[in-house]
Amino acid sequence: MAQSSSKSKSRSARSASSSGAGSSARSSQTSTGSAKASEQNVEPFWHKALLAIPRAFGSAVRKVSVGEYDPAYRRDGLCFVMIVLAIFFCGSEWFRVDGALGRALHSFASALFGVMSVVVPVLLIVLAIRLMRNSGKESGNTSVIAGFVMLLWSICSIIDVVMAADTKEFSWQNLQHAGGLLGFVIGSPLAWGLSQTFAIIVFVVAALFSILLITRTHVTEIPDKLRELGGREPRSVSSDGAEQSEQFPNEVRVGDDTLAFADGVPSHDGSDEDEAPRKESLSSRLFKRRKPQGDDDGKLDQYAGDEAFLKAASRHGEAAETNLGNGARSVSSGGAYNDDMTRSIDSGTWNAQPAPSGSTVPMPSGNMPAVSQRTDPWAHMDSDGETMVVSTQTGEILDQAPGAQAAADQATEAMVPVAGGTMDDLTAPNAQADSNAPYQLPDLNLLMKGKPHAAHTQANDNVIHALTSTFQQFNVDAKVVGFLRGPSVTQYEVELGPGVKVEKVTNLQKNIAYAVASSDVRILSPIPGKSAIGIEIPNIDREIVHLGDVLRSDKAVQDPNPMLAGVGKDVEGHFVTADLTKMPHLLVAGATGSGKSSFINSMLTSIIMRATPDQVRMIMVDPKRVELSAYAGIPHLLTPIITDPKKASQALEWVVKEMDARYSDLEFFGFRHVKDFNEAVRAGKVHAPAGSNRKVAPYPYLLVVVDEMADLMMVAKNDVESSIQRITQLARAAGVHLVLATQRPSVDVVTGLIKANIPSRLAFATSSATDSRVILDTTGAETLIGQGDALFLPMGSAKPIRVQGAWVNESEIRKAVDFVRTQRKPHYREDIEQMANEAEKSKLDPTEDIGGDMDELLQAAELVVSSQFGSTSMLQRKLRVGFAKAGRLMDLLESRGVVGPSEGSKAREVLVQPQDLPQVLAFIKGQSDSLTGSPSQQSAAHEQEY
Ligand SMILES: Nc1ncnc2c1ncn2[C@@H]1O[C@H](COP(=O)(O)OP(=O)(O)OP(=O)(O)O)[C@@H](O)[C@H]1O
Repeated sequence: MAQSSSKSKSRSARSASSSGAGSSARSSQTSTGSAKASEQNVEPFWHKALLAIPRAFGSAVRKVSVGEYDPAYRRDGLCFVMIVLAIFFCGSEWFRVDGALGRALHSFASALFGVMSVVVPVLLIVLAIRLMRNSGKESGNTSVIAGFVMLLWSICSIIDVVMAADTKEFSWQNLQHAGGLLGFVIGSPLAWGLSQTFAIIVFVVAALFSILLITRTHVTEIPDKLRELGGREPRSVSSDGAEQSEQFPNEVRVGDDTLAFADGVPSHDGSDEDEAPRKESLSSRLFKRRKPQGDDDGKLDQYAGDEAFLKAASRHGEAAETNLGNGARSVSSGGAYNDDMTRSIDSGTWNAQPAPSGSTVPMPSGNMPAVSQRTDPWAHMDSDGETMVVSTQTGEILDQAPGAQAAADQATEAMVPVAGGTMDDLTAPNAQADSNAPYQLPDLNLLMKGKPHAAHTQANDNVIHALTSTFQQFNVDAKVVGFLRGPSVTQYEVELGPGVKVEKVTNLQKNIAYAVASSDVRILSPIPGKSAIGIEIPNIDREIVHLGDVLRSDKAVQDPNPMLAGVGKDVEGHFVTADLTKMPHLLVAGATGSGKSSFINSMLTSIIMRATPDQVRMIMVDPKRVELSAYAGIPHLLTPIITDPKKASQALEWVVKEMDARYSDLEFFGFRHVKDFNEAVRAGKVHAPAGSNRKVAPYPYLLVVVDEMADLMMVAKNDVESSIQRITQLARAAGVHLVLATQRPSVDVVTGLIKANIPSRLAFATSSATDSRVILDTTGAETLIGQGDALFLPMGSAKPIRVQGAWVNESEIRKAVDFVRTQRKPHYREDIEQMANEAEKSKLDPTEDIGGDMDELLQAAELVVSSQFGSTSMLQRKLRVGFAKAGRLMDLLESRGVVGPSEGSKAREVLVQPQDLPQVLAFIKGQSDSLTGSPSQQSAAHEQEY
């Protein structure tokens, strides 16, 4: 028994740690919390009053000792009834009380159980206490109850075989003095059919089996249990235990005292006390269950590479599809919906007012308040019709949606243990942050709640009317049969009459755009999975998708994956979340102001809200200096936020090294994915090689976020490209993931090499179809309406899905960041800093490696760039130098990014344009930081290639 309970404890600890202590703690906290909350919300008063005494009794029992207990499954009321019944049966069976009830109870119990009716009170009490102490799926209550019933049945049957099987006729009196009806049902027939002896043997075996059920013991565990009963230690495995080597063929086992944790790698959560594995005994070989070690359910082990049809993004939640009846052709613009979301903007304050039907929205006549960058973007569009007052000086919203912000503020106050400081004091992280204290994830309620999704508004009716009349005007037999309203776009479903060509509708795109007064109309023919044409038209009453709502969605809460990020909502109104580990790398691109930085913020906030620093570490590169500064000092950082592009390229090289180190580990220990490796480390299955000082510890996921790729590519194109290429090709298994953002999706920034290795793309509005093609390999992003409207092509999807990005405002980010910063200080890796400093030193004399060859090198550069021909033999001829010298000059040009790598006997590719020659020469002389002209010139030059 003791072993089984310790085993189950270890099992539950392991499962907790495997999903990440922090996150599972939070998720269980959340689920229990929400279960409790809903229970409290719905439980009527009478119910509570009725259960008050049973619950008090139950908790008293649990105070003494408790087993596997999940409050969501507690059965205190039932257990209390069982105890009351036990007292009744105690009176009737033990004291034979002579009242009518006593006699009735005795007749009932003895008719059913015969002489075994005396154990009924004991049985009821034992079961009641067991059910009080244990509840939930892991409790094993079912097998224990089944065991007791079977044991009672077997004993009743044995008594029946011995005492009543001789009499071949049925008599209640006989049964009451033998094994009762329970014993008679199988006992007597078996004794008559076989013989009394064989019947008894069968029931004894059944009784023994029921004892195994009660003690939750598998047959293979019997020898150890017997040893324990005999006061001896159960046999432990030798260092080369057969089971372990089966499970982890490459495992190297040495004394446990060599186990410590690598520098900079977060410490083990300590919850995985490894259960001593047993050597296979004869019995276990005979009865061996085909099960993986440490897993009782007989299922196969799970590895990170098991998943078929891998998808990086998940869509979930209700989609409110609106179907229009047959009368759809004549939908009136004044439909039955009074939820008028069309706004006119008043000059002074942005008061939301219903616009008169069909009227043009008047432009504000006064000074438009400049809404600050990170305030709610469409805050003035308050769909409740409440007035939003915006300060005309600062653009700040003075009177905000009262419930939402107040709830968020309350959550923060309740959660954040700020020691003597204010929440806004970003510059002073709490000095008392204790790295040993248990890490707590921020409460999801800290993020704002959005308004419920409107499935149908007056604006939709207006569009349906416009579409219907356009079809009528052009004599197209088509009708709008329904629509799906997303947060920023609605997809109208159009069905064609018999014999009508699809082109008749698609050719009308411009007329439709004219009719609905929007240039951003997208036609899908057909809507995937439907025989209908989809017409996507932007909502004039857009909704904000709050990150908090995405992260609080059921699926996101239930998913313990620390690398899950809230993306937004799709056109159908489903929440979209992305598993960054499955991406495995993401390219985010779009024009200025399209919503890239907002997405990066949502992603980073998702990680902060869901992952502990032990689970996810990050490197942030922010050449723009301001975009990611809000995250400075969070404990998830491996290095301070990098703003210098040179240092960033060094950091990427460090990532390559780290990845290689992880790969070597995975290879050595025989794992294909860092997730499997981590699980094995937590389970104590991975040990350092004998005699080595290596320390083995779980690897956190490593997320590298680059907020502007173009700046990096300008400075050290070759280095950055080769690092990114190497990382993206290999990093998935090593738990290293890249998110690269750029506002210049041109081929010189998003090169073919980078693109080929980054399978997931997120395209925000682009300025041209060419840019859209660079990101998505297809057009479409140029028709997006900006401000978070995006096309998302996650790995595993054939077509991009349209999403409205999740929004998290700066105050939410600050609250989340403050919450985590006050708990722990970041532990920066010094080796990253060292590499960056070395790069800095080499930057001091960029011409050091040229030595006395400067003049020849400049001539060589001039020749190669102006002829656009990177041939070594040409240099030999024209400069009259030997082969070795010409080769060296070419290598120097390669190191400066003027020519590409050697391609055997072919001439090298020249990477700069002739018009950039002066810049190239200045760069070689060390007089300039950049090799090429201005970014705009460069991208224009490359766009010609399309
Ligand atoms: N998901 C969103 N929901 C609502 N509004 C958004 C969203 N994303 C962006 N916006 C609005 O668009 C503005 C610009 O967004 P953002 O700063 O993210 O653009 P960007 O593409 O990063 O631009 P830049 O490249 O200039 O930094 C935001 O200030 C906000 O008003």
